[in-house]
Amino acid sequence: MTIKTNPVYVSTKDTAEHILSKYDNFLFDCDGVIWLDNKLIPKVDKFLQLLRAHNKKFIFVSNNSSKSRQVYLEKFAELGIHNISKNEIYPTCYSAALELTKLQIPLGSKIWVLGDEGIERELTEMGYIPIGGTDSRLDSEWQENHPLLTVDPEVKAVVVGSTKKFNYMKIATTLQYLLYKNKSIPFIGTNIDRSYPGPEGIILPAGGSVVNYMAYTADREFINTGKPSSDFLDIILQDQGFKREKSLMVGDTMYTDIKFGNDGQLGDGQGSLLVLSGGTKFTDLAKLLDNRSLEDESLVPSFYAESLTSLVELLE
Ligand SMILES: O=C(O)[C@H](O)[C@H](O)COP(=O)(O)O
Ligand SMILES: [Mg+2]
Repeated sequence: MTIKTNPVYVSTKDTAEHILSKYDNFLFDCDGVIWLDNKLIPKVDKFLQLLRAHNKKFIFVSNNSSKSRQVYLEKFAELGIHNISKNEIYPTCYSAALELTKLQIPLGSKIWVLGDEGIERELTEMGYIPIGGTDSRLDSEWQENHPLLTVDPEVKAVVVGSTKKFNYMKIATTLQYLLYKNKSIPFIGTNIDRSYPGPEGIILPAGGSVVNYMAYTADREFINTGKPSSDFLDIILQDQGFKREKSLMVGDTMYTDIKFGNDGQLGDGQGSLLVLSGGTKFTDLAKLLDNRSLEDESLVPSFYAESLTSLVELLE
C-alpha cells in the first residue's frame, strides 16, 4: 500500500483547470454530488455542459439501488439534465443483475428480493424473475402462517438493497432464503453505505444498513456489487472504453467512492476527487488525515473541493 500525499484542495482557477485538462473521463457519484434527494446541486447542469464543451466523457455510478436506469433517466430529465443515455447510468440494482449473470445463475431463474422496484426492474430486464420485493403481501404485520414464509425451492439467489419499507415480515421471509440449503444460495448486497445525505441536511439510513442487518441476522457474508467493488469498476471501464489513467471518480463518500477510484488505480493513482456537498464534511476529512493508519490510505482522496458548484464557478 502506497502512502498518499495529502489531497489538493481545488480552490483556485489553476487547480480546477488542472483537473479539466488531466482527465478525459469523469465518473460521478449521484447522491451528494449531483443532487440531494430531488434537488439538483446548484450549477451541476452547467458543469456537465462545460465537460461536454471540452469533449470530456462522463457517466454516473450510484450505490442507490432503489431506481432502475430508466427511472434515473426520467429523474435526470426532470432536473433539467438532458442528453444522457441509459447506458451511461450505473446504479447498483443494475450491478446486482450483472452479478447474477457472472455467477452463472441461469436466466429465467427466480430471485428473492429485499428491496425496491429498481432491483425488480433491472432483474426482469436481465431475464430473471424477481419475487418478494414490492409484493404488497409483505407490507403486513407479522403473521407466523404468512404464505411467503414458505421457501420457494426454485429461488436461486437473494438480492438485498435499500428500501424505506423495511419491516419484520420482509426480514423474516428473506431470512428463510438466506438460511435455506445450509446457507448455500448466493447472497448479493447492493451496497455498504451506512447513511446518505437527504434533503435539508438530514442524514438518512442507506442500503448498507439493510444489507448488513440481513448479514448479521443470517450470520453470512454477502457479495457487495456497489462501490468500492473492483469488479463493478472493471465492468464500467470496459463497457465505456475508458482508459483507467485518464479517469477520475468524483464522490462524497470516502469508504465507497474514493476507495473505488483509489483501489481501481484511476488517474495513475491520482484519480479521486472528494466533494463536500454530501455526507462528508471537512472535519471528517481532517480527522482521517490526522489519524490515518496504513489501511486508511485507500480512503484518502487525491483532490477535494466544496462541490461541483464551486468547480464550475472557478472555471467560468
Ligand atoms: O443506499 C442508498 O440509498 C445509497 O447508499 C445512497 O443513496 C448512496 O448513493 P450514491 O451516493 O452512491 O449515489
Ligand atoms: Mg454519494
